[in-house]
Amino acid sequence: MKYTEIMIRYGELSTKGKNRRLFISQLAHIIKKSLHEFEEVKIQSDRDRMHLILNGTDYQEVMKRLIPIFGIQSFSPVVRVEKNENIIRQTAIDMVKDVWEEGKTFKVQSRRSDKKFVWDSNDINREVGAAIYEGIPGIEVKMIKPDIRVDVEVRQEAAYLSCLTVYGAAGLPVGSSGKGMLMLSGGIDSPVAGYLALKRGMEIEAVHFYSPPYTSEKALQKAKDLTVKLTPYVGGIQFITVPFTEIQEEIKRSVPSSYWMTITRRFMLRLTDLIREQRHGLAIVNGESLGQVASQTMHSMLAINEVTTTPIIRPVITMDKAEIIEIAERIDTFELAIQPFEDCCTIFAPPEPKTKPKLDKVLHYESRLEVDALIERAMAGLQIEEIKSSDVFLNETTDEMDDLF
Ligand SMILES: Nc1ncnc2c1ncn2[C@@H]1O[C@H](COP(=O)(O)OP(=O)(O)OP(=O)(O)O)[C@@H](O)[C@H]1O
Repeated sequence: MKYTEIMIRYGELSTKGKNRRLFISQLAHIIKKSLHEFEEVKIQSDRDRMHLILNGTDYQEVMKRLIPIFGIQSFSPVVRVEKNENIIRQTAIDMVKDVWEEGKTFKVQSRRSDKKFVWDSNDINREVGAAIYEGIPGIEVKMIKPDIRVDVEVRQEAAYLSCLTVYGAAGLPVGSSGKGMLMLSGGIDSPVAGYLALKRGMEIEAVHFYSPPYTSEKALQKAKDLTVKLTPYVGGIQFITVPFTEIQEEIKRSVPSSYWMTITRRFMLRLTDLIREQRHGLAIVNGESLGQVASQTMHSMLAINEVTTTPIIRPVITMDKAEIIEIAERIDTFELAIQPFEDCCTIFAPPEPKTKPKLDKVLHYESRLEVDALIERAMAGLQIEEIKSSDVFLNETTDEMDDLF
């Protein structure tokens, strides 16, 4: 079938009152970015719908790109034809033939905004329905819950027909809720947290703490590959690598092991907050889940959180591990996340971390460290790169290594 456009129905946008125009233009911006190779496709948006005029581009390729985009409730490939009864009839038959299989039922549902058109909406239903019934032997009509619903809309400029509706990713367009810094480890939880933040319209930048030579290049590549998995929702993501070796060594040297974890996390949070400030973010996102490990008890969170008043968004805080894994599998980050490359926290994990750290002790131990100087040096070593959907990190090096041997 030669579809001429794709019609997009907005998700929650419809209820957002005066922000609506902003949300629609953000959605158009994201769609444009994600379709950048399809130069012929033109975007037209109005209050209720968005139209992607295909100008000959393959509709299936375009539809694949729309599936992960947040802010879309559903979309349909549509054919625009002249307002001629025979052309409308024939187009409807061809379109249904394309998707019909033995046993599938149909119904026609129409709207007519051009009141001068020869058929009113009842006529359209009857005439087009009869044409399909006669044109496709064996097809049955079903008024309630048909398998195929043929939508016919007759407007001033043309008639539009469609018979396929694909559900979109829902949520809000990325960027419409501002920007947050995602603390991204190489684990299961933080990529899921990032995905959920994106779903509610937050643009994210990934911040990763890295402690060479204790953590390998592969741990860093794994974090970057996890970031690649989040790009279909947004396009490119800025990935910020923070050198963390000196801070971890200093903590290990000067602080009793039961407080390593709390103080390490406080440094991570301070640094992420400074990066956020520099890069005009509004919040921090992490993958903490209540009670999962020592750093994720309420007592620990209180002691760690004390370094900032910036909102910390914890999208998976109340989820069980199985629930987080279910999302990780759906967004295809799980297999990668369970690859066994050591993270900086695993390497410096104390034998018995405090689950109820005391703030006065934390402050006392921290006073043994040159906090400001350590932070300043880490900030001076930040590396920032854009991660794109076509990037591959782990496999690429593995292949290069294979070539060497
Ligand atoms: N190396 C790191 N770089 C950036 N953020 C980190 C790093 N390590 C931990 N974090 C942040 O702290 C959160 C808690 O980390 P922790 O390792 O305690 O728990 P986790 O539940 O295993 O998380 P994850 O599965 O995301 O690694 C992570 O979800 C992440 O947001």
